Amino acid sequence: MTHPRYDLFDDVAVRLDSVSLRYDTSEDILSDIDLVLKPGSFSFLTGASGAGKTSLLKLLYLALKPSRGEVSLFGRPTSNLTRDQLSALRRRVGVVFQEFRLLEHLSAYENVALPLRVLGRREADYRADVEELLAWVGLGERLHAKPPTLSGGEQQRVAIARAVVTQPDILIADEPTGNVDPEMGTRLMRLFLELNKRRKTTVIIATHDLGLVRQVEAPVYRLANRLLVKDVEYGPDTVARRRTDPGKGI
Ligand SMILES: Nc1ncnc2c1ncn2[C@@H]1O[C@H](COP(=O)(O)OP(=O)(O)OP(=O)(O)O)[C@@H](O)[C@H]1O
Repeated sequence: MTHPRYDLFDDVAVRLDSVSLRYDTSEDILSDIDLVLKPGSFSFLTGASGAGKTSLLKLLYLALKPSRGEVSLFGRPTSNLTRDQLSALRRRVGVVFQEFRLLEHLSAYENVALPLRVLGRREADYRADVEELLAWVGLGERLHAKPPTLSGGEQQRVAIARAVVTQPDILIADEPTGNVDPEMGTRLMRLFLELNKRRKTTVIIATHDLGLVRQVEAPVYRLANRLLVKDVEYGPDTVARRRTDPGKGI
């Protein structure tokens, strides 16, 4: 795999400055959020149902604009960019959704290849890469299977391959393990970690699943009462403490 395409002046992948969000005329869903994700970092986003995890992730992948504040990707403030400039930034961000969002009439191979086709790449140039990626997620034998014939875990692995086929610099996953069993959740988490380690992809994963969070030494951001806090309870400090003091489990 090649190195990510960070610009020379990028020292942050994602930056939120005093970001607030409200839908329509309602009250703020998110209020005064500051967040910095360094290139190559791996983080979790947690919070109760309705706390605003999906909304925050949508701000990060530029599907929503903040009501106040600034979202910057790769050192670039995004509020005044043109549609073309926004599209160019979005192409550097891969997204995995809880409900997979695969096209059912296309095979696993065709689903993963789709982003490359949209970019106008020729199949002869990408076929081997797509096959290699599907083998990496453990689906080398299911290239031609259509999503309805795949299990939830298999569909999510196709979705992960599709999200990373363009080699995004940031991978955003919204409850990616919500529809799979715990064993598959652990397996998917290993794929995210491997991607983060091998390609230095910046990864942020929203999840309710604290069991999964505890498996990884990574910062945990938690949304509560419209605010974002860095959670020390489940963060790497706690993991380190647990290692030295197994009696104090969380
Ligand atoms: N398009 C929308 N229009 C109006 N309100 C919305 C919209 N999308 C989300 N909301 C509201 O914003 C709040 C946060 O929703 P969001 O989906 O971001 O939370 P979440 O933490 O991801 O929840 P869950 O874990 O249940 O998926 C909720 O009160 C929700 O009803």
